[in-house]
Amino acid sequence: MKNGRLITFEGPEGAGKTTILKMVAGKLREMGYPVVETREPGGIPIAEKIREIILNPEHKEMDAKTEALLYAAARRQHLVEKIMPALDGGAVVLCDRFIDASLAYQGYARGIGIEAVLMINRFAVEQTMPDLTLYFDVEPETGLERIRKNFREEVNRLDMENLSFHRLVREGYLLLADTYPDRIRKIDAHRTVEAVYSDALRTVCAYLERHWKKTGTSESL
Ligand SMILES: Nc1ncnc2c1ncn2[C@@H]1O[C@H](COP(=O)(O)OP(=O)(O)OP(=O)(O)O)[C@@H](O)[C@H]1O
Ligand SMILES: Cc1cn([C@H]2C[C@H](O)[C@@H](COP(=O)(O)O)O2)c(=O)[nH]c1=O
Repeated sequence: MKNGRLITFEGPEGAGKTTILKMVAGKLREMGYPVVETREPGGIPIAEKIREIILNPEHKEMDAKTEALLYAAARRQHLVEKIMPALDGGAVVLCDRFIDASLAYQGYARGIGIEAVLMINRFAVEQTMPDLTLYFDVEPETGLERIRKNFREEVNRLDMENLSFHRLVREGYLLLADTYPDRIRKIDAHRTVEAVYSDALRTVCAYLERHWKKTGTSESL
């Protein structure tokens, strides 16, 4: 029986998800919430290995459906090994990307179809959907420029896609935000880190005040 809450951070490349997730995690811990931080693809050894395969820039020949299935496989293992136990223990799980990334990138931008990608992901996650999703909206030009300027170590196979692919990713996310307005909250990520963080924290805190019951402890996680 799930006691915790799954909060996902989504957006195009360089939107600032990872930066803001870490800041929100730190603040929630200060406030006494038991927080688990994780990411996709990855979060546990098997999924990190799948990540290396998917994102390797040399794997140019990877088929779009293979890509979608690998993301779903990594997600399944991550869910069973890390997310579900943390939720059962009462944690607030903050996950850097989850199912909506597959719907936006593989379903919409790659053109497999959101419904088809949703179907394979339903098999992977069963009933576990995010309780709340923060969508950090940024124009791809701005996001990609941030990554370029800050010399990020990993430049992965998807970062290297052309601008029209990244425009489609954003379009896909915006479509999802319109389709699931109760779950997905859109945050304007063109602004300063401080302004984006303030909106994100307010949204998460308002949600937890209404939907989180203190049943777990950090020690039990
Ligand atoms: N609001 C912001 N304004 C300017 N720079 C930012 C902002 N937010 C993050 N950055 C910087 O942009 C870069 C990308 O940020 P971050 O890694 O948090 O984004 P991300 O959404 O997780 O990217 P990706 O998913 O592509 O890895 C970092 O160098 C970060 O310091
Ligand atoms: C979970 C997930 C991710 N992606 C893409 C999005 C990014 O290009 C990479 C992940 O790396 P980052 O460090 O978060 O930038 O993978 C995807 O296409 N589909 C997914 O389900």
